[in-house]
Amino acid sequence: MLEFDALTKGFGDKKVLRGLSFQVRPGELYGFCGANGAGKTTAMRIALGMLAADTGEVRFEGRPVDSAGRRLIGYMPEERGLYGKMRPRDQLVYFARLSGMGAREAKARADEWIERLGVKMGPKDVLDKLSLGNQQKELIAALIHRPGVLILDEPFSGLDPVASDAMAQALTEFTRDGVPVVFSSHQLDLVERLCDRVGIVRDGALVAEGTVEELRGRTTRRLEIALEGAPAGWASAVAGTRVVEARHNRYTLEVEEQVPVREILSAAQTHGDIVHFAWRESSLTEIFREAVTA
Ligand SMILES: Nc1ncnc2c1ncn2[C@@H]1O[C@H](COP(=O)(O)OP(=O)(O)OP(=O)(O)O)[C@@H](O)[C@H]1O
Repeated sequence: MLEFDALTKGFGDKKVLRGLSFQVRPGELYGFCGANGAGKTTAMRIALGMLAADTGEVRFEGRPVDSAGRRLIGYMPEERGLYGKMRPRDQLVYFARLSGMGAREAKARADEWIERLGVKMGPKDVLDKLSLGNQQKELIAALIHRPGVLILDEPFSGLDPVASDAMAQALTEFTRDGVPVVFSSHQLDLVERLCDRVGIVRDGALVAEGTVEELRGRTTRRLEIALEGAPAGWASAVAGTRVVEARHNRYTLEVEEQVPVREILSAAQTHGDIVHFAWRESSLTEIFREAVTA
Protein backbone atom coordinates (compact mmCIF):
# COMPACT_ATOMS: atom_id res chain seq x y z
CA MET A 1 0.00 0.00 0.00
CA LEU A 2 1.18 3.49 -0.89
CA GLU A 3 -0.05 6.15 1.53
CA PHE A 4 0.00 9.90 1.17
CA ASP A 5 -0.66 11.02 4.72
CA ALA A 6 -1.71 14.57 5.59
CA LEU A 7 0.82 16.27 3.33
CA THR A 8 1.19 20.00 3.62
CA LYS A 9 3.50 22.12 1.54
CA GLY A 10 3.85 25.83 0.97
CA PHE A 11 6.01 27.89 -1.33
CA GLY A 12 6.54 31.21 0.41
CA ASP A 13 3.10 32.44 1.45
CA LYS A 14 1.35 30.14 -0.93
CA LYS A 15 -0.12 26.97 0.57
CA VAL A 16 -0.09 24.38 -2.17
CA LEU A 17 -0.91 21.20 -0.20
CA ARG A 18 -3.33 21.42 2.71
CA GLY A 19 -3.46 18.04 4.39
CA LEU A 20 -3.58 15.86 1.28
CA SER A 21 -4.25 12.21 2.13
CA PHE A 22 -5.03 9.22 -0.02
CA GLN A 23 -4.03 5.60 -0.32
CA VAL A 24 -3.26 3.40 -3.29
CA ARG A 25 -3.80 -0.28 -2.57
CA PRO A 26 -1.71 -3.12 -3.97
CA GLY A 27 -2.78 -3.84 -7.53
CA GLU A 28 -4.90 -0.72 -7.75
CA LEU A 29 -4.83 1.76 -10.60
CA TYR A 30 -5.55 5.14 -9.02
CA GLY A 31 -6.35 8.24 -11.06
CA PHE A 32 -5.10 11.44 -9.47
CA CYS A 33 -7.09 14.33 -10.90
CA GLY A 34 -7.36 18.02 -10.21
CA ALA A 35 -7.41 21.38 -11.90
CA ASN A 36 -4.19 23.05 -13.05
CA GLY A 37 -2.20 24.11 -10.04
CA ALA A 38 -4.18 21.94 -7.59
CA GLY A 39 -0.97 20.35 -6.26
CA LYS A 40 -0.69 17.00 -8.04
CA THR A 41 2.88 17.36 -9.24
CA THR A 42 3.94 18.75 -5.88
CA ALA A 43 2.50 15.70 -4.07
CA MET A 44 4.17 13.30 -6.47
CA ARG A 45 7.48 15.08 -6.14
CA ILE A 46 7.28 14.71 -2.39
CA ALA A 47 6.67 10.98 -2.79
CA LEU A 48 9.71 10.76 -5.03
CA GLY A 49 11.93 12.68 -2.64
CA MET A 50 12.41 15.60 -5.02
CA LEU A 51 10.72 17.94 -2.55
CA ALA A 52 10.27 17.82 1.21
CA ALA A 53 6.81 18.12 2.73
CA ASP A 54 6.30 20.75 5.43
CA THR A 55 4.32 18.18 7.42
CA GLY A 56 2.94 14.74 6.72
CA GLU A 57 4.62 11.83 4.99
CA VAL A 58 4.41 9.27 2.25
CA ARG A 59 4.63 5.61 3.27
CA PHE A 60 5.03 2.47 1.25
CA GLU A 61 4.14 -0.80 2.94
CA GLY A 62 3.86 1.02 6.23
CA ARG A 63 7.31 2.61 6.17
CA PRO A 64 8.09 6.23 5.34
CA VAL A 65 9.59 6.32 1.88
CA ASP A 66 13.29 7.01 2.27
CA SER A 67 16.05 6.92 -0.30
CA ALA A 68 16.26 3.12 -0.17
CA GLY A 69 12.49 2.82 -0.58
CA ARG A 70 12.57 5.20 -3.50
CA ARG A 71 14.59 2.76 -5.54
CA LEU A 72 11.46 0.62 -5.66
CA ILE A 73 9.46 3.42 -7.21
CA GLY A 74 9.04 3.70 -10.93
CA TYR A 75 8.37 7.30 -11.79
CA MET A 76 8.11 9.69 -14.60
CA PRO A 77 8.93 13.23 -13.64
CA GLU A 78 7.63 16.04 -15.79
CA GLU A 79 11.14 17.21 -16.42
CA ARG A 80 12.60 14.09 -17.79
CA GLY A 81 15.60 12.72 -15.99
CA LEU A 82 16.94 11.34 -19.21
CA TYR A 83 20.06 11.97 -21.20
CA GLY A 84 19.08 13.63 -24.43
CA LYS A 85 22.25 12.74 -26.25
CA MET A 86 22.09 9.05 -25.47
CA ARG A 87 20.41 6.48 -27.67
CA PRO A 88 17.13 5.37 -26.11
CA ARG A 89 17.94 1.69 -26.10
CA ASP A 90 21.26 2.29 -24.37
CA GLN A 91 19.47 4.38 -21.83
CA LEU A 92 16.95 1.67 -21.09
CA VAL A 93 19.67 -0.85 -20.65
CA TYR A 94 21.48 1.58 -18.37
CA PHE A 95 18.42 2.08 -16.17
CA ALA A 96 17.78 -1.62 -15.98
CA ARG A 97 21.40 -2.35 -15.06
CA LEU A 98 21.35 0.34 -12.39
CA SER A 99 18.65 -1.64 -10.68
CA GLY A 100 20.82 -4.71 -10.73
CA MET A 101 19.62 -6.53 -13.84
CA GLY A 102 22.15 -8.56 -15.83
CA ALA A 103 23.28 -7.17 -19.21
CA ARG A 104 21.64 -9.83 -21.33
CA GLU A 105 18.27 -9.57 -19.58
CA ALA A 106 18.43 -5.77 -19.64
CA LYS A 107 18.95 -5.76 -23.42
CA ALA A 108 16.21 -8.28 -24.01
CA ARG A 109 13.73 -6.35 -21.86
CA ALA A 110 14.68 -3.06 -23.53
CA ASP A 111 13.97 -4.52 -26.97
CA GLU A 112 10.71 -6.01 -25.76
CA TRP A 113 9.41 -2.67 -24.43
CA ILE A 114 10.54 -0.68 -27.46
CA GLU A 115 8.64 -3.09 -29.64
CA ARG A 116 5.57 -3.18 -27.40
CA LEU A 117 5.21 0.55 -27.08
CA GLY A 118 5.98 1.14 -30.72
CA VAL A 119 8.84 3.60 -30.20
CA LYS A 120 9.85 4.59 -33.71
CA MET A 121 13.53 5.33 -34.11
CA GLY A 122 16.49 4.70 -36.28
CA PRO A 123 19.47 2.82 -34.86
CA LYS A 124 21.46 6.05 -34.42
CA ASP A 125 18.67 8.32 -33.12
CA VAL A 126 19.35 9.96 -29.79
CA LEU A 127 16.54 10.72 -27.36
CA ASP A 128 16.39 14.44 -28.20
CA LYS A 129 15.51 13.54 -31.77
CA LEU A 130 12.42 11.54 -30.84
CA SER A 131 9.00 13.18 -30.87
CA LEU A 132 7.42 14.05 -27.51
CA GLY A 133 5.19 10.99 -27.64
CA ASN A 134 8.12 8.77 -28.30
CA GLN A 135 9.99 10.27 -25.39
CA GLN A 136 7.04 9.45 -23.17
CA LYS A 137 7.06 5.91 -24.40
CA GLU A 138 10.72 5.88 -23.67
CA LEU A 139 9.97 6.83 -20.11
CA ILE A 140 7.56 4.05 -19.42
CA ALA A 141 10.11 1.79 -20.99
CA ALA A 142 12.51 3.11 -18.36
CA LEU A 143 10.36 1.17 -15.93
CA ILE A 144 11.67 -2.12 -17.16
CA HIS A 145 13.20 -2.89 -13.81
CA ARG A 146 9.78 -3.93 -12.48
CA PRO A 147 9.26 -1.32 -9.78
CA GLY A 148 7.25 -2.18 -6.66
CA VAL A 149 5.14 0.96 -7.00
CA LEU A 150 4.49 3.34 -9.88
CA ILE A 151 3.96 7.09 -9.55
CA LEU A 152 3.46 8.75 -12.91
CA ASP A 153 2.88 12.40 -13.68
CA GLU A 154 0.71 12.72 -16.79
CA PRO A 155 2.00 9.59 -18.50
CA PHE A 156 -0.63 9.85 -21.25
CA SER A 157 -0.10 13.44 -22.28
CA GLY A 158 1.09 13.71 -25.83
CA LEU A 159 0.48 10.07 -26.69
CA ASP A 160 -1.49 9.15 -29.79
CA PRO A 161 -4.43 6.76 -29.27
CA VAL A 162 -2.46 3.65 -30.15
CA ALA A 163 0.44 4.56 -27.86
CA SER A 164 -2.10 5.44 -25.20
CA ASP A 165 -3.61 1.96 -25.41
CA ALA A 166 -0.17 0.43 -25.13
CA MET A 167 0.59 2.56 -22.07
CA ALA A 168 -2.75 1.61 -20.49
CA GLN A 169 -2.04 -2.05 -21.15
CA ALA A 170 1.40 -1.74 -19.55
CA LEU A 171 0.00 -0.06 -16.43
CA THR A 172 -2.70 -2.69 -16.12
CA GLU A 173 -0.05 -5.38 -16.26
CA PHE A 174 1.79 -3.77 -13.37
CA THR A 175 -1.39 -3.77 -11.31
CA ARG A 176 -1.98 -7.41 -12.15
CA ASP A 177 1.34 -8.13 -10.49
CA GLY A 178 0.04 -6.36 -7.36
CA VAL A 179 1.88 -3.08 -7.92
CA PRO A 180 0.04 0.05 -6.70
CA VAL A 181 -0.07 2.51 -9.60
CA VAL A 182 -1.03 6.17 -9.31
CA PHE A 183 -1.00 8.57 -12.22
CA SER A 184 -2.14 12.13 -12.74
CA SER A 185 -4.09 13.06 -15.83
CA HIS A 186 -6.41 15.64 -17.31
CA GLN A 187 -7.75 13.04 -19.74
CA LEU A 188 -10.78 12.16 -17.69
CA ASP A 189 -12.38 9.86 -20.25
CA LEU A 190 -9.29 7.72 -20.03
CA VAL A 191 -9.19 7.87 -16.23
CA GLU A 192 -12.86 6.87 -16.16
CA ARG A 193 -12.21 3.92 -18.44
CA LEU A 194 -9.07 2.67 -16.72
CA CYS A 195 -8.93 3.46 -13.05
CA ASP A 196 -10.14 1.36 -10.15
CA ARG A 197 -10.48 4.50 -8.03
CA VAL A 198 -10.18 8.19 -8.60
CA GLY A 199 -9.15 11.01 -6.27
CA ILE A 200 -9.98 14.61 -7.09
CA VAL A 201 -7.78 17.23 -5.51
CA ARG A 202 -8.75 20.85 -5.12
CA ASP A 203 -6.51 23.51 -3.62
CA GLY A 204 -4.19 20.93 -2.16
CA ALA A 205 -6.73 18.62 -0.51
CA LEU A 206 -8.84 15.72 -1.69
CA VAL A 207 -12.46 16.75 -2.27
CA ALA A 208 -13.80 13.52 -3.77
CA GLU A 209 -12.62 9.95 -3.89
CA GLY A 210 -13.99 6.57 -4.88
CA THR A 211 -14.78 4.36 -7.83
CA VAL A 212 -16.36 6.27 -10.69
CA GLU A 213 -19.60 4.51 -9.81
CA GLU A 214 -19.43 5.74 -6.19
CA LEU A 215 -18.61 9.27 -7.30
CA ARG A 216 -21.51 9.16 -9.74
CA GLY A 217 -23.84 8.22 -6.89
CA ARG A 218 -22.83 11.38 -5.03
CA THR A 219 -23.24 13.66 -8.02
CA THR A 220 -26.38 15.55 -8.97
CA ARG A 221 -28.70 13.40 -11.12
CA ARG A 222 -29.03 14.28 -14.77
CA LEU A 223 -32.10 13.81 -16.88
CA GLU A 224 -32.11 13.99 -20.67
CA ILE A 225 -35.34 15.04 -22.31
CA ALA A 226 -36.23 15.57 -25.96
CA LEU A 227 -39.59 17.20 -26.70
CA GLU A 228 -41.26 17.93 -29.99
CA GLY A 229 -43.31 21.09 -30.34
CA ALA A 230 -42.26 22.58 -27.00
CA PRO A 231 -41.63 26.33 -26.72
CA ALA A 232 -37.96 27.24 -26.41
CA GLY A 233 -36.84 27.54 -22.82
CA TRP A 234 -39.72 25.47 -21.39
CA ALA A 235 -37.26 23.50 -19.24
CA SER A 236 -35.92 26.54 -17.38
CA ALA A 237 -39.25 26.87 -15.58
CA VAL A 238 -39.23 23.40 -14.00
CA ALA A 239 -38.71 23.79 -10.24
CA GLY A 240 -35.77 22.04 -8.59
CA THR A 241 -33.88 21.59 -11.84
CA ARG A 242 -31.21 23.41 -13.77
CA VAL A 243 -30.66 23.26 -17.50
CA VAL A 244 -27.04 22.32 -18.16
CA GLU A 245 -27.32 21.72 -21.87
CA ALA A 246 -29.90 22.69 -24.48
CA ARG A 247 -29.48 21.68 -28.09
CA HIS A 248 -32.34 21.81 -30.60
CA ASN A 249 -35.21 20.14 -28.78
CA ARG A 250 -32.99 18.15 -26.42
CA TYR A 251 -32.31 19.31 -22.85
CA THR A 252 -30.12 17.97 -20.09
CA LEU A 253 -31.35 18.90 -16.63
CA GLU A 254 -29.64 18.59 -13.27
CA VAL A 255 -32.29 17.39 -10.88
CA GLU A 256 -32.18 18.05 -7.15
CA GLU A 257 -32.50 15.03 -4.89
CA GLN A 258 -35.96 15.82 -3.50
CA VAL A 259 -37.65 16.47 -6.84
CA PRO A 260 -39.95 13.58 -7.90
CA VAL A 261 -39.29 12.63 -11.48
CA ARG A 262 -43.02 12.40 -12.26
CA GLU A 263 -43.29 16.15 -11.73
CA ILE A 264 -40.74 16.73 -14.43
CA LEU A 265 -42.45 14.18 -16.64
CA SER A 266 -45.80 15.90 -16.33
CA ALA A 267 -44.21 19.33 -16.95
CA ALA A 268 -42.64 17.93 -20.09
CA GLN A 269 -45.94 16.40 -21.22
CA THR A 270 -47.77 19.68 -20.90
CA HIS A 271 -45.26 21.38 -23.18
CA GLY A 272 -44.86 18.93 -26.04
CA ASP A 273 -44.57 15.36 -27.31
CA ILE A 274 -41.92 13.36 -25.51
CA VAL A 275 -39.37 11.83 -27.87
CA HIS A 276 -36.85 10.88 -25.20
CA PHE A 277 -36.93 10.91 -21.40
CA ALA A 278 -34.17 9.11 -19.48
CA TRP A 279 -31.64 9.45 -16.71
CA ARG A 280 -28.14 9.94 -18.00
CA GLU A 281 -25.02 8.67 -16.23
CA SER A 282 -22.69 11.48 -15.26
CA SER A 283 -19.32 11.31 -16.92
CA LEU A 284 -16.18 11.72 -14.86
CA THR A 285 -15.76 15.12 -16.50
CA GLU A 286 -19.12 16.20 -15.06
CA ILE A 287 -18.30 14.70 -11.68
CA PHE A 288 -14.98 16.55 -11.76
CA ARG A 289 -16.60 19.88 -12.66
CA GLU A 290 -19.02 19.55 -9.79
CA ALA A 291 -16.27 18.58 -7.34
CA VAL A 292 -13.94 21.42 -8.21
CA THR A 293 -16.52 24.17 -8.49
CA ALA A 294 -19.03 23.30 -5.76
N1 LIG B 1 8.99 25.45 -6.79
C1 LIG B 1 7.87 26.18 -6.69
N2 LIG B 1 7.90 27.44 -6.24
C2 LIG B 1 6.78 28.17 -6.12
N3 LIG B 1 5.55 27.74 -6.46
C3 LIG B 1 5.46 26.48 -6.94
C4 LIG B 1 6.61 25.63 -7.08
N4 LIG B 1 6.21 24.44 -7.57
C5 LIG B 1 4.86 24.54 -7.73
N5 LIG B 1 4.42 25.76 -7.35
C6 LIG B 1 3.02 26.22 -7.36
O1 LIG B 1 2.25 25.26 -6.66
C7 LIG B 1 0.97 25.14 -7.24
C8 LIG B 1 0.68 23.67 -7.52
O2 LIG B 1 1.50 23.26 -8.59
P1 LIG B 1 1.52 21.75 -9.10
O3 LIG B 1 2.49 21.70 -10.23
O4 LIG B 1 1.72 20.83 -7.97
O5 LIG B 1 0.03 21.59 -9.65
P2 LIG B 1 -0.58 20.47 -10.57
O6 LIG B 1 -1.84 20.03 -9.90
O7 LIG B 1 0.41 19.42 -10.90
O8 LIG B 1 -0.97 21.32 -11.87
P3 LIG B 1 -1.00 20.91 -13.44
O9 LIG B 1 -2.25 20.11 -13.64
O10 LIG B 1 -1.09 22.25 -14.10
O11 LIG B 1 0.26 20.17 -13.74
C9 LIG B 1 0.96 26.01 -8.48
O12 LIG B 1 0.31 27.22 -8.17
C10 LIG B 1 2.42 26.25 -8.75
O13 LIG B 1 2.62 27.49 -9.37
